[in-house]
Amino acid sequence: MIVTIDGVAASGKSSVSGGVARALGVPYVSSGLLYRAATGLGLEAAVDLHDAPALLSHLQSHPLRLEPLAAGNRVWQGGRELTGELHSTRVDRGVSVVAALPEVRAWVDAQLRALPSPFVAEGRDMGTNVFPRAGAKFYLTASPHIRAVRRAQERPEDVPAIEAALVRRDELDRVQSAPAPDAVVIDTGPLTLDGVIQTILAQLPAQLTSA
Ligand SMILES: Nc1ncnc2c1ncn2[C@@H]1O[C@H](COP(=O)(O)OP(=O)(O)OP(=O)(O)O)[C@@H](O)[C@H]1O
Ligand SMILES: Nc1ccn([C@H]2C[C@H](O)[C@@H](COP(=O)(O)O)O2)c(=O)n1
Repeated sequence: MIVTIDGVAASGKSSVSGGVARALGVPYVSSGLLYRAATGLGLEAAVDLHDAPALLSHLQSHPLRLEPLAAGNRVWQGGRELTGELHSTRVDRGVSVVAALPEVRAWVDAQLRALPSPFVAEGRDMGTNVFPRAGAKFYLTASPHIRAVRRAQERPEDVPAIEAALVRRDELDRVQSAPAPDAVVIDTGPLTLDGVIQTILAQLPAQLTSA
């Protein structure tokens, strides 16, 4: 069984997915981490991020491995862990360019669909494109200001700069970020992290929570 949790940037997808996955005793899968890792590798090798054939060829010669754990996803290139480098402002700036390339999207989708279920999958198009037959689908939102205030706890930048970057990334990612028609949309603004997790757990089909 697959549960999808999509949403806009910094809406809480990873934190919420981790909490839901731990409660269910399954891993969660961060699709955004694969897009971030592709971007990080491309930047490191000075590949033009708009050049899909060059980027794909680099990814094929430097294969990435996503390790989907409930405690937090990790991504590896051979024996080197890339995870810690991927939530930087530099990667944030490039990742929407990479995520807009259909060839890279197909590459990510194939890796995700090859993973053994059950799991919680988070991203932008988990419920629409990658796992349209998922057992339960959720979509997280919150105002740009609230998301920026939350993110400012993790990064040295100030709230207005973070908010402007989030709004820009929302716009760049808009095409693949529409909620699935059958997703439950949750405004996380008024809720605590645990409140969001409990809201989702309460709406899961009984066969998922009793497994
Ligand atoms: N409901 C909430 N209440 C308070 N803080 C929250 C809530 N949800 C998430 N957060 C905090 O907001 C920040 C962003 O959350 P998280 O990284 O999980 O979002 P994300 O959607 O996965 O981000 P990104 O799109 O950049 O990968 C984290 O610091 C997280 O702890
Ligand atoms: N399924 C997905 C997951 C992610 N992306 C893009 C959009 C984001 O800007 C970027 C990083 O994701 P995040 O860490 O913010 O979840 O990757 C996408 O297009 N589709």
